[in-house]
Amino acid sequence: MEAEDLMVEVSEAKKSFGNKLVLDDVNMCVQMNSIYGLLGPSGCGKTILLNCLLGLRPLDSGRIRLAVDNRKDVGYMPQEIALFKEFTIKEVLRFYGTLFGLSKDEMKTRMAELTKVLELPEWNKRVGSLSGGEQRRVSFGAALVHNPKLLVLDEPTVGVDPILSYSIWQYLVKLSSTGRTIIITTHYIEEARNAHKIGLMREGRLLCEDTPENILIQQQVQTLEEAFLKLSQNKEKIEYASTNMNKNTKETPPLTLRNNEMFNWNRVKAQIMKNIIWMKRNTVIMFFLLLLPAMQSFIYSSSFGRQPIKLKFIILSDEISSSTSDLCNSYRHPYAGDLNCTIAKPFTCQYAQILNETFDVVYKYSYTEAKQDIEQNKAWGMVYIQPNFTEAVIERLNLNMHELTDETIETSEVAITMDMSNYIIGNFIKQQLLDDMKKFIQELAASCGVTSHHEFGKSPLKFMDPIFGGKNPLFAHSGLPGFFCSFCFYFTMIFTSGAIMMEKIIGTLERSMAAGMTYLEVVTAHLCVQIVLMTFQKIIMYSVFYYYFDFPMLGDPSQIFVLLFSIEAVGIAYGFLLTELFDSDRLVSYAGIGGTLAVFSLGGIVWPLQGAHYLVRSWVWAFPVSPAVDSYKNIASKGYNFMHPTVYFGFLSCIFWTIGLSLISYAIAKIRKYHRIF
Ligand SMILES: Nc1ncnc2c1ncn2[C@@H]1O[C@H](COP(=O)(O)OP(=O)(O)OP(=O)(O)O)[C@@H](O)[C@H]1O
Repeated sequence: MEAEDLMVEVSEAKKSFGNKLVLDDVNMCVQMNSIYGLLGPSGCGKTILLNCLLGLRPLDSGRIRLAVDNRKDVGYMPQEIALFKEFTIKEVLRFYGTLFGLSKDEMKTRMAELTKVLELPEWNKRVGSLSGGEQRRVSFGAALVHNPKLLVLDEPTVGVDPILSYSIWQYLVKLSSTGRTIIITTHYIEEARNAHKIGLMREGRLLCEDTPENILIQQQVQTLEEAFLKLSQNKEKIEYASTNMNKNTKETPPLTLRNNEMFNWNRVKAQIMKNIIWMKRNTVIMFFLLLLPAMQSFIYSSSFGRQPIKLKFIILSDEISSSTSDLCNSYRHPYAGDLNCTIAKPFTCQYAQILNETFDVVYKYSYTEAKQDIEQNKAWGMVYIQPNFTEAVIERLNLNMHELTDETIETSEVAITMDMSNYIIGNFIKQQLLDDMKKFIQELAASCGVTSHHEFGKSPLKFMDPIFGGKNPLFAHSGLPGFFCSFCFYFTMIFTSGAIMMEKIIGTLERSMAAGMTYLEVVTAHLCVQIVLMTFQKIIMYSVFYYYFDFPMLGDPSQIFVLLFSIEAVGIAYGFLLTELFDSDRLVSYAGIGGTLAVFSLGGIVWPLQGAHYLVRSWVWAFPVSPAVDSYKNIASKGYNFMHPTVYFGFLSCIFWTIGLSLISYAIAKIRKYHRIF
């Protein structure tokens, strides 16, 4: 047989997954304008062999030669339906038509032809609403739409009724007579009698390759089923047949499938069109994608980093007792001692009143009871006031420090016992108690006609107006850059990896790749859609934070927008990397969440990085997103611009990480030889 007559020639092909040999020295010849039936039981290696033919997987060794070298000349129908269920029949055929560069008129004609031949249902029906057999016919139509020279069909008759199966075979016979070559796999062995040549496979080996008639004669049986059984039991003869099969073929250089162009706008257009249709059909998901940022911004702005209010706090005062529980209301009278203070005594009441402005003050009259309340989570702490507190305080106001006895000083002190299990609340209460005591002393001093600079309440510290920020900054303000940046990273990462994994899992990505789509085109189409989505999301979030909740913004908002886009680029690159690294969407999710948590923790939202371990502190500049969070903080709260090193370093870091992660993805893709990018 001359090599020029062959459409496909496989020589000594080997392929294994780990220790498992799935193609074992396969030799195969497919003549031009013929039907080649590749038969064998489930798991014998048929699909892997077809994938290798199409360049979707590499062989470990051996050679594959094709008489066509352009992907446009090949039509591939994978075993699984590999179509978006939300698409109509017309949209599916139009997608593949656009991908192969058909003009509108060509597409119309082909679609009409295929509808007739394959008895396709009405064009506006969605794939998901069709029966299994109908879906398979649409899938078949998608492989045929560009009228390819070589048609590779992986089990097109699975789940198809015998009548339709018969008509599909009739159509294949007609195609082969009009200059088309067909390779078809099936494990319904008998249906392949219509093929010009049959290859019988078992456990990765091609047991024999001949016309159906010759196989029946050689094996002296009536059916191909029987021939297959006989061949399977007779391994020695088979090995001889297999290794000698192609020894007459002339040596010609191997040909691999390629695209005419590395980057084709038609294919990008088809992919964008597909993404848009998917988004239109999944309005709930799209609504969620836009609603979620709005919700997150509202939740953050209204609940995160604000001062805790009305925390329960106990006053245990031995100046008053349970039997005189409303002492503060009924028995209070101005102190009429030496100082003529106008504040009523006992001073417990005045102090409690000040505390009550920020805390929810509860009176208790026994230490055990108060302690129990704290232990049972009913209060965050207690202040204990001694029996002669008021007198001791008056004495402290009256006398100078050196004239006071230790007993007076001790009696005028307020003892505090707290639940410090919550770091933030504990420290907030501490600060609040200090402020309240200061206020109490100032009011007391004023009421008693003593200067507010009296030794009793004097602090050696004086806080001047801050250079940046207010005197009482909100944690919500300083946490926002970390939150916003982490959200942008997370959202783009999850959207990117989700979109690619969905295509990978249902098989549409592999199908598009087999049809000539390059990874670069997939990325470009994805970016076009994602940029629009990202812009909307950012506008929503920015409006909530800075217009509705009025967060401080001293710098240029446009620089913040560009910065967030840079962070999103890192998120996208990370998302793509995950889809290259893992084949399981669960692993992608785990790695995605892990990455986001790292970004979140190192973004200074939960805790400033100035408090981190020195190894983290000294390397934080090299982590993704963290320098960008710093840039954001400096733009928003200090009004710095792009020329400031702390600002432009954030941008540079994002550019570096985007390029770095993309190169790693590219390298992995090359190593796995799964996708061809350029
Ligand atoms: N990615 C993979 N990793 C490991 N093993 C694999 C992988 N893909 C396929 N295999 C194994 O290779 C063998 C051949 O698989 P293949 O899909 O080619 O079978 P098949 O003949 O097409 O079967 P079926 O008719 O059921 O589709 C199977 O044993 C399968 O488990």
